[in-house]
Amino acid sequence: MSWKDWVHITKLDPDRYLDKDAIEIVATSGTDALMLSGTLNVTPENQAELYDLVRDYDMPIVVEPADPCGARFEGIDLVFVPSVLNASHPLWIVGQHQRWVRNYSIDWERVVPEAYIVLNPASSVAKVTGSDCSLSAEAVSAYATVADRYFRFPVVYIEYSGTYGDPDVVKAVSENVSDARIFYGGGINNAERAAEMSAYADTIVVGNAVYEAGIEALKATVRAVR
Ligand SMILES: CC(C)=CCC/C(C)=C/CC/C(C)=C/CC/C(C)=C/COP(=O)(O)OP(=O)(O)O
Ligand SMILES: O=P(O)(O)OC[C@@H](O)CO
Ligand SMILES: [Mg+2]
Repeated sequence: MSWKDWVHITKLDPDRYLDKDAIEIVATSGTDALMLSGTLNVTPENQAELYDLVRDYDMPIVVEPADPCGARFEGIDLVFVPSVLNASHPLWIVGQHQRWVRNYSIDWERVVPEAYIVLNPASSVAKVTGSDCSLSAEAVSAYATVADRYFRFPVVYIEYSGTYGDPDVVKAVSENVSDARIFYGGGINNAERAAEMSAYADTIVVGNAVYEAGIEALKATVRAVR
């Protein structure tokens, strides 16, 4: 199965603890892929620890780095790399990426660029990137069109990390994006929210619920999109 067929991704944060039983349930929940990703305090060590806990499951393991150092390829199926289009500094759009090219070897065949639009001002990723989160649905949709039509990003990622977003925003994006896959993440912790956002997004991403709402909540979000 290509990543373009995925409808549900579970995002595990290397900076947060999850016991082996919980990981077993997540890995066998029916989610399409495990994405190792977080904004704060991700180190090669805790990333490797989390990788070792998930590596033996028969499913795609992908990484979404917060910085060039986090772009691990060893044992990883794909590396999804954000460019935050509404960031306040070009570092988060192309600057980090230029440093990455200059300092690391990159297997481009396994790199999937993501055009991120960050919309929860309380999230770590918004604070780190200085993103302008006060965007109307039309303004968000315009960024999505730039990503899809002008830059030809394979993914447009609507990011409300830590809070449940506005379905009308994702609806507007879905009406204006033609080729890119639309990822939605943010506050999905039950079947209703999973179903609501997956009506507009091709793929939903569930993260915090794994740690805060519990494993049954995660399984409910998978059932809602299967
Ligand atoms: C160039 C390379 C290889 C990497 C840099 C890629 C860039 C520009 C990243 C900037 C955006 C960023 C920090 C992404 C990290 C992944 C992400 C969005 C994690 C979600 O944030 P959470 O950690 O869940 O937020 P909270 O901690 O508030 O829950
Ligand atoms: O943690 P939540 O709020 O589920 O968001 C998932 C993902 O979009 C975070 O980058
Ligand atoms: Mg986090």
